[in-house]
Amino acid sequence: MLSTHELSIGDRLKHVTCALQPGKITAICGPNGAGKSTLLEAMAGLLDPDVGSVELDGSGLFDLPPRRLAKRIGYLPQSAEVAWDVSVRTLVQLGRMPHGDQLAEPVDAALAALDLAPLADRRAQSLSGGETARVLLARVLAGEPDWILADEPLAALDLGHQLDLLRHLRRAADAGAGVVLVLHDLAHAMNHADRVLVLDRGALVADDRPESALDDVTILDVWGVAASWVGESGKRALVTA
Ligand SMILES: Nc1ncnc2c1ncn2[C@@H]1O[C@H](COP(=O)(O)OP(=O)(O)OP(=O)(O)O)[C@@H](O)[C@H]1O
Repeated sequence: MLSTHELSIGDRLKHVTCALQPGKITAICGPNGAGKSTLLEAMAGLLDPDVGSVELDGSGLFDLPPRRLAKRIGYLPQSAEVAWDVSVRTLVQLGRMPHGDQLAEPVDAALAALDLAPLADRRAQSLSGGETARVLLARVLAGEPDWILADEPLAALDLGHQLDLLRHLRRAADAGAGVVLVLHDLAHAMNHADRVLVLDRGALVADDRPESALDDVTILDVWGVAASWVGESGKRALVTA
C-alpha cells in the first residue's frame, strides 16, 4: 500500500491523507495548480514533506535505500525531455538501472507495450513529442516497478495509443502493480480508474469510486463547470452545458 498521512507541502498540499491499493488504477484529478503533480512527486519520494509522511507498505519512503525505492516505484514526470541522444532501445534499457542488469525481456516487453519496436534503433532526440512520451513511459515500464506513477501520461498520445496504454496499465494492475495516474481527461478517469482522488487548491476533496468522486456536484464545485455524464458504465462521456 502507498499512503500519505496529513501530508503538507507549503501551500501546494494541505493535510492530504490517502491510502492507495496495489492492483488498482488510481486517478488523481483536479484543476490546474490543484497540487496533482506535487502529490505524485511526493509519493515518488522526490519531495520532502513539511508535515506528515508518505509510506510504502508501512515504511517511511525516506527510510528506504534509494535503489530499493527506485526498484519499487517508477515515476514519469509531466512533460519530460530526453537529455541524451542515444537510441530508443538504450534509453528504455536505462529503466533497468535500479536492478543493475540489462535483461532483454522486460525491455522488449516495454517497447512492445508502447508500440515502439519499429523505432527501437532511432535516435531518441529525433522523435516526435508523442513518440518521446511513449519512450519515456517505456523506460518506466522496463523497470517492472511495483508502483507506476505517471503524470499525464496520455497528454501527448493519439487516441489509439492512449487506449493501448490504458489497456497495458490495466494488465499491469491485474498482475498486481499499483498504477497512479494524473489525468486531466475526466472521461478517462471515469472509465478506466478504479478510484479517483480529486484535489482542489491543495486539499483532497474526494477519494472514492469514479462515479462518486466525479459526480456532477463535485465537477461544478471544483472545476466550476456544469456537466453531466451520459452513456453506460465504462463508456461514459461528459457533456457540458
Ligand atoms: N517548485 C515549486 N515551488 C513553489 N510552488 C510550486 C512549485 N511547483 C509548483 N508550485 C505551485 O504549487 C501549486 C500546485 O502545483 P502542481 O504542479 O502540483 O499542480 P497541478 O495540479 O499538477 O497543476 P497542472 O494541472 O497545471 O499541471 C501551483 O500553484 C504551483 O504554482
